Amino acid sequence: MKPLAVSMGDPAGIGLELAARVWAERQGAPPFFFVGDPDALSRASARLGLAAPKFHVISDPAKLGADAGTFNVLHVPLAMEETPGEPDPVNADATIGAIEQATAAARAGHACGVVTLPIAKSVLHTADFGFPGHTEFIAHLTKDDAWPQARGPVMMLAGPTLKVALATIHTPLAQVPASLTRARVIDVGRIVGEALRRDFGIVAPRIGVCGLNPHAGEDGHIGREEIDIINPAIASLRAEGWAIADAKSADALFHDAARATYDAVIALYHDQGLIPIKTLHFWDAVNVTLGLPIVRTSPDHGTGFDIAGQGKARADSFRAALAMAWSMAEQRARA
Ligand SMILES: NC(=O)c1ccc[n+]([C@@H]2O[C@H](COP(=O)([O-])OP(=O)(O)OC[C@H]3O[C@@H](n4cnc5c(N)ncnc54)[C@H](O)[C@@H]3O)[C@@H](O)[C@H]2O)c1
Ligand SMILES: N[C@H](C(=O)O)[C@H](O)COP(=O)(O)O
Repeated sequence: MKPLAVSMGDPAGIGLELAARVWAERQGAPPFFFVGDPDALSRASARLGLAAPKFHVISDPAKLGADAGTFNVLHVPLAMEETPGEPDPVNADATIGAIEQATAAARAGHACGVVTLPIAKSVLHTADFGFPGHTEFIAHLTKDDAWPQARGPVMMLAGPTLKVALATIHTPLAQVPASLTRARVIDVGRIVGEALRRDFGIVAPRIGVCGLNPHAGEDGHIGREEIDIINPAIASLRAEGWAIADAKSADALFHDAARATYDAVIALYHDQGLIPIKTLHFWDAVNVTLGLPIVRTSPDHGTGFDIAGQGKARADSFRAALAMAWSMAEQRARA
């Protein structure tokens, strides 16, 4: 298989040092190349006290070098030298360009998938980045590519004992109930079920769903979304053959015994799903985009500006993101 493409992320965050560290300690990691600025990567290596990597810098992903001791870099230069912990919108175009070029490399078959290092959305918004995050941006970049299954994007965070998918992603809390239509819940259920089969090799996936209201609405006494929208959508999914249970109280769906009843659970809004997974698996969960024609994963954490450049950032989640993207690409190659 071709290597993975790793996009640089915000150069003021911890992404550069994660790439530098994992390259230096790459034994056991899947092959990957970097999409970004090689000088920034050298500076990150130096800050960690690591030897400067030997680079093969290219502007065409078809020209990746084959020497395992050389770090391939698809060149996306920064506009200005980074200052760890101090993001600057002047580098936003390079941050966005790295995501575009990594995605283009995967679409063209030069990479088996994309692993994105973290971006700060607020910084990119100042540069007119019109997307809530990578998830929607990469879906946009791949929207014209053939995809025979239900098309995402759906955000999933996947850890060793929990996979949680989101029915709404970066939606302001006040807008969540109106965003939860039957059609949306049905789409998300299909995308999650197909991804569990295709990308995770689970032949007969079992899916759980969180209620929106306390106690999943208590039979309509404290909210009717479960009765009017969520459970009818779930019934439609069951009629299609999916093993998906009616919405249950979200507060009781994440303990050990509850997690044993499903392969993935659909949470209805960002923090409902991300609080439990980041509590259980902050160090080793992976953010994965479901329903895309290309494989895309990311560490579960953000830019870590408060610790950037200090050598404190743990690389476990980035390593897990590389491993998961590689495994998904293998699954797709076998299909
Ligand atoms: N995949 C992504 O691109 C992604 C994911 C989440 C958040 N973000 C962005 O990151 C920015 C900061 O978000 P935040 O502060 O909520 O979350 P964060 O994950 O950056 O930081 C939360 C806390 O965890 C610590 N931390 C994060 N990663 C770590 C690591 N690898 N090792 C050790 N400690 C680590 C940080 O130092 C901080 O104290 C936001 O702009 C957000 O949009 C991006
Ligand atoms: N919601 C994610 C999280 O909190 O971990 C994160 O913001 C990443 O979003 P994108 O992968 O869409 O950039």
